[in-house]
Amino acid sequence: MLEIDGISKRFGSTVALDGMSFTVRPGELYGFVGANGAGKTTTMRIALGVLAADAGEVRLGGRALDAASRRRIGYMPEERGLYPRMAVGTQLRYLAELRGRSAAQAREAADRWTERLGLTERRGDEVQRLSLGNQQRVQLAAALVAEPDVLVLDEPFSGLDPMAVDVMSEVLRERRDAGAPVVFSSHQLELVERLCDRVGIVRAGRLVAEGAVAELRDASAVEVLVDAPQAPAGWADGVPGVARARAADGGTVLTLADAPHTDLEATLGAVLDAARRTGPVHEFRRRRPTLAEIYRDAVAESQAEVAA
Ligand SMILES: Nc1ncnc2c1ncn2[C@@H]1O[C@H](COP(=O)(O)OP(=O)(O)OP(=O)(O)O)[C@@H](O)[C@H]1O
Repeated sequence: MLEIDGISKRFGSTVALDGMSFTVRPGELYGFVGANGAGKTTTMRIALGVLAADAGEVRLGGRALDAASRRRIGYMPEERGLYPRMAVGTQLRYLAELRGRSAAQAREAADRWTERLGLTERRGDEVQRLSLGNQQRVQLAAALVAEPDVLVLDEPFSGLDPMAVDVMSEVLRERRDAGAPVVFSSHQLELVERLCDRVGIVRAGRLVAEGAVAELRDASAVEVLVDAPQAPAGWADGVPGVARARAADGGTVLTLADAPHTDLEATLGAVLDAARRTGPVHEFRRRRPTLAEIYRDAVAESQAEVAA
């Protein structure tokens, strides 16, 4: 398991990380999400030893990372780190050998991954002659070619076409199913929601929410979608237990006030009665927030805490 424990990092007066902590378990796909500048890349660079932390520790399998254990991590850097003039196959073999594989192992892995990632025809091409999406596939192959025990991928999905997104997703799931801890950052929250076992939401260099998407949903306020086409604006104002109302999803989405669960039935009943008084009700159901909505709430909440 990969443990990021209390990492802090400053660049001059900029606090990039402020006690960043999370754990990626074996066989877990972990999504790392946060705004531009929240600290995702810095965390990953520190995990890989590209940067030194000011405080905190990164552990793999319970032990502080060192040069040998770092070689067990397959890393896909955000800035992409390929040699532009080297041929794809040569480059992958070279990177595998650099990380301790024999020449035969390196050749076998380079062939296998290029085939898997749809790059067989490109093995002899210089990296700089490939399209950006294909360069990204090579970058993923580079992270995988030394058979790493852990994968750390910085925005692996950015700029990929839908087919490449599918291939990338499949490969990450496979590594997870083979027991590897896999962590990746992304701004594509629908993808993160679909793929990840757990998600960590970062703001200003620290984690502000974490859990399985289902857990984060359960922890967020209850929402109800009501489609009552004849209801005038403000129809739900004053219904006890309703905190907010907004137009969305073809109806009114009501956010219920935090309340003990025993009150939930009563509140739902009051909302339905109020909706019925306006005319026909076409839809009335509990609505699950998307990860994007959970993310916005978590970030807004932590901002409000800082301001308070
Ligand atoms: N080498 C550096 N020198 C100075 N400041 C840096 C350096 N690297 C990162 N920072 C600062 O640290 C903070 C965190 O940046 P980081 O790149 O980790 O964010 P990020 O979450 O990966 O953002 P993005 O989603 O835009 O990739 C930012 O304020 C950034 O400007």
